[in-house]
Amino acid sequence: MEAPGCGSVEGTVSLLHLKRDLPEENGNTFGRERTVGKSTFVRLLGKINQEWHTVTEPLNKWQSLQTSKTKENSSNLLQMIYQDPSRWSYTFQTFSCMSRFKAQLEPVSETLLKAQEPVQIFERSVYSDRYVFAQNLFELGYMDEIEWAIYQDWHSFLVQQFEDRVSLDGIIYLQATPEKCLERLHKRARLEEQGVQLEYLERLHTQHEKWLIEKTTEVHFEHIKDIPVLILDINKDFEDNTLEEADLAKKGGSLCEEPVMPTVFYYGIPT
Ligand SMILES: Nc1ncnc2c1ncn2[C@@H]1O[C@H](COP(=O)(O)OP(=O)(O)O)[C@@H](O)[C@H]1O
Ligand SMILES: Nc1nc2c(ncn2[C@H]2C[C@H](O)[C@@H](COP(=O)(O)O)O2)c(=O)[nH]1
Repeated sequence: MEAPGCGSVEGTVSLLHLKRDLPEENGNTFGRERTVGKSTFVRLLGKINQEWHTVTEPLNKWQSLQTSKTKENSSNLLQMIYQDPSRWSYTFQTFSCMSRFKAQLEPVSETLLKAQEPVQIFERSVYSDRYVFAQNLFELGYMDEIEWAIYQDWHSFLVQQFEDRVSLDGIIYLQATPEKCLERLHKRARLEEQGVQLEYLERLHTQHEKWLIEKTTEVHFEHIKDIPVLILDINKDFEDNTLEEADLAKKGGSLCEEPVMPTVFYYGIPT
């Protein structure tokens, strides 16, 4: 059976990855990234086709990392990286990326395999871990040359080893200005993110643009170099606007259904 796949959405901008033509036993897969409304958007996609399977980011594991068998001994790695990025960036990226590998390598459920159009949507992926977040932390000086070299070494090794299982069919890039992302970040009021500054979101925005639009980021894997990218402008608030909601969901849904995806869809331009 041919299986579809999805991607991820992110902060200043959102991003969805989409994967098709998975091995018969795997189904299709998507992913999504950043703080711009990924969860909200994926909920919309879910309304179009309830069979599509979304894999959310394991945020709770980052917020409550078990350091021993007892619950009292857990650490909030998300808080630690925001409070002391020089100390914790390499550790965080190791843990976040391993959790993304595990999520992308997870066998597809029986229910999804029985679906007429199996689609998996991932919130972010092993690629945005490297080409957006880790790259950014290195450029900010929070990972030194040695840490960055080690991260890239094991990342390339793992992607090459599991290429068929971590490749994606497409990316949905949910684009919003850094200002809009900051506004939504304040709206959701996560304690760990209270100190996040606009400048940090601007940098993440730039990393997305360089990778997905300008294509100036050096990408190390042939299978994602020409991956189709659907760009959706999600600056408009649609929580109280059902027309806008329906339009966005339709555009996102069409990517999951398209038998042969065009190279790039352009629906919105950034800031
Ligand atoms: N298009 C939108 N219009 C209005 N509010 C939105 C929109 N998208 C997200 N939000 C709000 O912004 C906050 C963060 O959205 P969320 O979907 O949780 O982001 P993410 O999953 O990217 O981190 C939530 O309070 C959500 O209700
Ligand atoms: N340093 C990193 N931070 C990351 C990474 N992936 C996600 N995040 C942060 C961003 C948010 O504060 C939080 C959850 O993301 P949302 O999508 O809900 O905004 O985690 C990463 O790889 N590195």
